Amino acid sequence: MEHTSEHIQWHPSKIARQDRHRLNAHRSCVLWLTGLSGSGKSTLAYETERRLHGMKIRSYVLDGDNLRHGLNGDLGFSAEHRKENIRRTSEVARLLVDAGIITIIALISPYRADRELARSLFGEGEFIEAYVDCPLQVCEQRDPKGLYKKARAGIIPGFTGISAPYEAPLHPEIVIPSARQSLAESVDQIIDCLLSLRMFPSGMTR
Ligand SMILES: Nc1ncnc2c1ncn2[C@@H]1O[C@H](COP(=O)(O)OS(=O)(=O)O)[C@@H](OP(=O)(O)O)[C@H]1O
Ligand SMILES: Nc1ncnc2c1ncn2[C@@H]1O[C@H](COP(=O)(O)OP(=O)(O)O)[C@@H](O)[C@H]1O
Repeated sequence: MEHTSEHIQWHPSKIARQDRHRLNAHRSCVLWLTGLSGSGKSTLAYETERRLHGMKIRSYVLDGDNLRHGLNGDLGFSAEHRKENIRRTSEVARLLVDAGIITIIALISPYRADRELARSLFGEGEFIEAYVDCPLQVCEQRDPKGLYKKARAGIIPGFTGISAPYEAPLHPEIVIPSARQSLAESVDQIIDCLLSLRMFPSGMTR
């Protein structure tokens, strides 16, 4: 991306990432939930945030729908706008991770290349891609917002899974089969993954 001015400098903080982690008693990372509309990203994101809060772990959800009310309110659903949506969101996530927060993203993020670009902003082990793997048929049956119905009727053009592509991750850190396990099981799976990556000590109770 072009800078608007060449005359800008980076001001380093006097607080190191490790100092923030020590204060929090846990590390920070991005948990990137990708999947079809209705696969369960938002439901999982907010339940994981609730569970982590109960464990005294600082986390925050960046949800696609919510961000599109403000920061990304000027964007639509063309491939270019989705790319920009993901770019902005991953830059915000970078700030939150730097602040020491476990940042949970819930975005369809249908293109592999866009997710890889997001990953490239983070250090080794800091970007956890979680594929919320739910068959289109189940998403369509759930249709929590009635959008599939509208997409099938041609009222919403370029709808992911119907008239726009979804590229499933090839090597995600976690696959969450949300049609085959309960919400609680999925959250356990995420917390086990964060534990295995030593994001927080195993002594922190659930
Ligand atoms: N054309 C089209 N395709 C897909 N989704 C659509 C579309 N139009 C509106 N919506 C609603 O917008 C939500 C997806 O926003 P995201 O920011 O997650 O999308 S993306 O990552 O930029 O692809 C998505 O929310 P979720 O159902 O929570 O995924 C829909 O509610
Ligand atoms: N095991 C499950 N995990 C997550 N969501 C589930 C599950 N079973 C049923 N659901 C339902 O599926 C819907 C998923 O919607 P939502 O979380 O908005 O998905 P997305 O954010 O991916 O569009 C919700 O109505 C939720 O209650």
